[in-house]
Amino acid sequence: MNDTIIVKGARLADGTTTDIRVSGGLVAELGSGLSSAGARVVDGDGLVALPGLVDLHTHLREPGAEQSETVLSGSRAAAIGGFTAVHAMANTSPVADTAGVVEQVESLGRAAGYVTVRPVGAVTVGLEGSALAEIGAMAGSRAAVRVFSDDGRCVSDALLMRRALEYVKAFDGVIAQHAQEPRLTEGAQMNEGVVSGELGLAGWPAVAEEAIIARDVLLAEHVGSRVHICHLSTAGSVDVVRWAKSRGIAVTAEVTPHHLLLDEELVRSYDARYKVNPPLRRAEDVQALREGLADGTIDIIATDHAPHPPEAKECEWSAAAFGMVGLESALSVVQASVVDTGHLGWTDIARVFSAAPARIGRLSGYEQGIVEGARADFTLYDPSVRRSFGTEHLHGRSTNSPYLAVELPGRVIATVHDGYPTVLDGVLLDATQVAVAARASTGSEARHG
Ligand SMILES: NC(=O)N[C@@H](CC(=O)O)C(=O)O
Ligand SMILES: [Zn+2]
Ligand SMILES: [Zn+2]
Repeated sequence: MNDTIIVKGARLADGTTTDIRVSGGLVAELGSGLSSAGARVVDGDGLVALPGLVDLHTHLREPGAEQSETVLSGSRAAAIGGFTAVHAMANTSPVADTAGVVEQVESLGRAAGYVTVRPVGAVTVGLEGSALAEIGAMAGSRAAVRVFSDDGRCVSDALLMRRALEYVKAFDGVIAQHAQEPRLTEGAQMNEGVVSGELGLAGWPAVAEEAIIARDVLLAEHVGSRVHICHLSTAGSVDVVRWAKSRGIAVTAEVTPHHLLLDEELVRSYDARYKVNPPLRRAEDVQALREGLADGTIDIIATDHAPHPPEAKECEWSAAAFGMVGLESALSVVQASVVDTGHLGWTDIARVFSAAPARIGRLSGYEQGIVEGARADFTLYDPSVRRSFGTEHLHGRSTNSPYLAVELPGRVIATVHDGYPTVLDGVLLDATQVAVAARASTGSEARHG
C-alpha cells in the first residue's frame, strides 16, 4: 500500500495556505504545487488543518461498562471528532487505581490504533477518597501515567489532596480535580438558582465548585505542585483561577464544549440528555467561560465524553445518570460557541485543543504543530458546512448527545494519527486496516513519557 498522502491547498491555523505531503509517517513537505504523483490526494480547499486534537478528559468505560463504550468504540468516536490522543478517565470497574488496569487500558488503545490512549490513574483506592492509590506504580508502569484524577468524585479530604499533590511532584505528574464539595451538593440535580427554584429540583450551588478550587490552588501553592481543574463551569471559578494565576500558582483549567454552548434553561424540558456534572449553568456563566478561555485563564477545552446506555437516560430527571457524549460533536460545538462568536481564532483552537492539553498531560510530540519533519498528526476540518447533528454522526456505543437534531457547523474530513489516516473523506477507516497501520507505525513509542 502506498502510504503517501498529498493534501492540496489546506489552510493552516495561522492562515497560510499550503499543500501537505505525508510520507513515511512524517509531514515530509509543506509548500505549494507539490507533486501528487503516486499519492493519495485529499482536496484541502476550504479546509483548516489543525494539529491532532488531544482530549484530557474522556470516559471510555472499559473495563466494566462495555455496553456504554469500549476503548475501541470510544477511540473511533475520537478519531471522527478529529482527535489523535485521549486521556481515559479512571472511573471504570475495576477502577484504574493499579498498574495492571492502566496497562490494560493502554494496551487496548494501542491495539485499536485510532488514537493514542493515555490512561488517567485514580488518586485514591477505588475512588473512595480514603487512601492514596498506588500512584508511583502507575507512573512507573508501561502506561507512564502522568494525570491522576478521581473524576466523578471530588478528592474532598484536604490532607489526602495535599499528599497527592506532594507525591506527583516526583515524576512531574498532575492531579486533575473534579471540584465538587460533596456536602454542599448532596442530592443536587441542577444548577442552584432561579430555575431550580421554579422546577423544584435540588440545587447545586456555584460555591460548591469555587470553594474546592480556592482550597486546591492554595494547597498547590503551599506544596509547590501542579493542579488541574476539570470542567470549570461558573463565572466565580474563572475568577478564582484568574486570581491564582496572577499569584504564579501552577494551576491549569479546562472547560467543556457543552458548558461553552448550553445553559440551564434547557433543563426546563426535563430531558435527561441535559443532565451533566457539573450542571449546565446560567447564561452569564457561559459568557464568563468563553471570556476566560479567550484571555488564557482557562487553558484548554476537554470533552468529558461520558457515554451512558438508554436506560440510564430515558427516565425521569432525578433517576437519570449525569453525563453526555461529546467526542464527535466537540469541534463543531467549539466552532459555534467560541470561533463563530469571535472569541477565539484557529491558532487559539490549536493551542487549547492540542498543544496545551498535551503539555498538561506530559504527552510529547504535540509541541510544534504541523511542521516539516514532524510526525504526521493532524485533522482537516471544514468549517463552512452546516449539518443537522444526528445519531448517524455518532460512532461510539452510546447516543446520549444533547445535540441530536440541532444544526451545528463544521465537519471533520480527515484525521491522520501518528503518520497514518484514521478518517478520510469524512469516513472512519476500517478497524482492521487501522490496527495494521498502527502496528506498522514506529512513532507511537515516542509519544509516551
Ligand atoms: N460528567 C458527568 O456528568 N459524568 C461523568 C463523571 C464526571 O465527569 O464527573 C461520568 O463518568 O459519567
Ligand atoms: Zn467530573
Ligand atoms: Zn468526567
